[in-house]
Amino acid sequence: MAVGLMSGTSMDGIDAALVYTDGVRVERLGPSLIKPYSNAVRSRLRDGLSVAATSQTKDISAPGLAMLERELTDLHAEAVFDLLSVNNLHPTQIDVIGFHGQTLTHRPERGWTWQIGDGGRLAGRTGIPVVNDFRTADMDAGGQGAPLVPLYHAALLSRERRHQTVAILNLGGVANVTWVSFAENPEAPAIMAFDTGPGNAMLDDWTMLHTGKPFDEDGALSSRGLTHDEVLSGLMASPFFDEMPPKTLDRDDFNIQTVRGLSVEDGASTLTDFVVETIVSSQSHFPSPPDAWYICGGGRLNTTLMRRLRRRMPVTVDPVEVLGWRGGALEAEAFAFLAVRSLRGLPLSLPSTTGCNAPTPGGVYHEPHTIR
Ligand SMILES: Nc1ncnc2c1ncn2[C@@H]1O[C@H](COP(=O)(O)OP(=O)(O)OP(=O)(O)O)[C@@H](O)[C@H]1O
Ligand SMILES: CC(=O)N[C@H]1[C@@H]2OC[C@@H](O2)[C@@H](O)[C@@H]1O[C@H](C)C(=O)O
Repeated sequence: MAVGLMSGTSMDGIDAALVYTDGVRVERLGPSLIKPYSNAVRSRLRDGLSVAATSQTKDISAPGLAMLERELTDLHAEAVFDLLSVNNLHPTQIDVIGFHGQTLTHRPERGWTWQIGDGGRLAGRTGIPVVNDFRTADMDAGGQGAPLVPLYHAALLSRERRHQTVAILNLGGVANVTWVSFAENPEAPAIMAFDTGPGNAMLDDWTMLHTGKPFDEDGALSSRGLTHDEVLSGLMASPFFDEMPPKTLDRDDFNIQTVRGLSVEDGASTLTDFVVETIVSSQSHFPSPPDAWYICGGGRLNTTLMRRLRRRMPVTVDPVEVLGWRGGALEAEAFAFLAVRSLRGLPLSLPSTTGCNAPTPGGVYHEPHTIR
């Protein structure tokens, strides 16, 4: 049994999930929870991103970062304790924790990606072995270091087989898609993946700036606005969208300066349509069109975004819940699965998911140094 812990680019909190898996098949999903960050923690994480943005290397001695990493790690330990105690579980029942940490900055073009989170400290505090630093080995093998959830998506779909070809879209702070096709070989599906563009991050930043709320709840703000087509076209003119995959983004690669001057509602509407159009445009990179789209991540709860996306897509678009999956816990589940794969030396990424030069194992193991 493995626990996965994810602190995503939205910085809304820690997702924790239990998964029964051998790293190949997903036997069963255990309970999950979300431990939301306070506004103060969120703002310290934001500061951490700003400090890291000016850094040339992973320099944990940069102002405030060591303290932030300790605080973040201890909050993750609390999330583990909460998950275990609510479900009457003992740490000795858990084989491993997959600890993603918080991405401070992601610079694939410079060959580095930086997630903070002290694996040794988390292992010590929980008494459970920890795997962290999932992305470095992939980058060392020439990959983008992301996205890493595709092999988990494929494992879940292998239990499902509702369609021959499927697109799973994660609408987080950044959006990423996994295209999986069983058409050629039902036993070994073809997989490709990439970041499609910014997800909710710009809309979150815009909403926070103008309303003080962390996100556009249910897409209410966007639904009242009008989209400015010239601003949208300007945003879509970024060369990122024509680039061939594999390709990934940093949370702050796009920013809200582009919609400055629009009313709050029109800005929100334009940013929502930007997300929609980036997803529409992502289809041109698929080897063949999917039979259906399934959406996970917090953006699936934005009804305006989902409605507009459905209008623009030639096939069905549904939240992953219709498959019986948990759209809010999927990334945490994925890092539980990947931690088990890491223990077994199995690849976490493929040339077609990250651009690595061969299927690449990864992750760094930390012993708890306590008798279990
Ligand atoms: N009820 C809702 N209405 C609209 N948007 C929502 C709602 N609930 C969550 N969201 C959006 O989902 C975001 C959180 O999504 P999620 O937790 O999947 O992102 P993440 O995991 O942090 O990001 P990433 O996948 O990029 O690492 C929020 O910041 C918000 O934009
Ligand atoms: C560097 C980094 O943290 N990337 C995240 C981010 O959030 C979504 C998208 O960009 C994806 O590429 C990745 O996360 C998921 C968990 C992944 O690796 O699959």
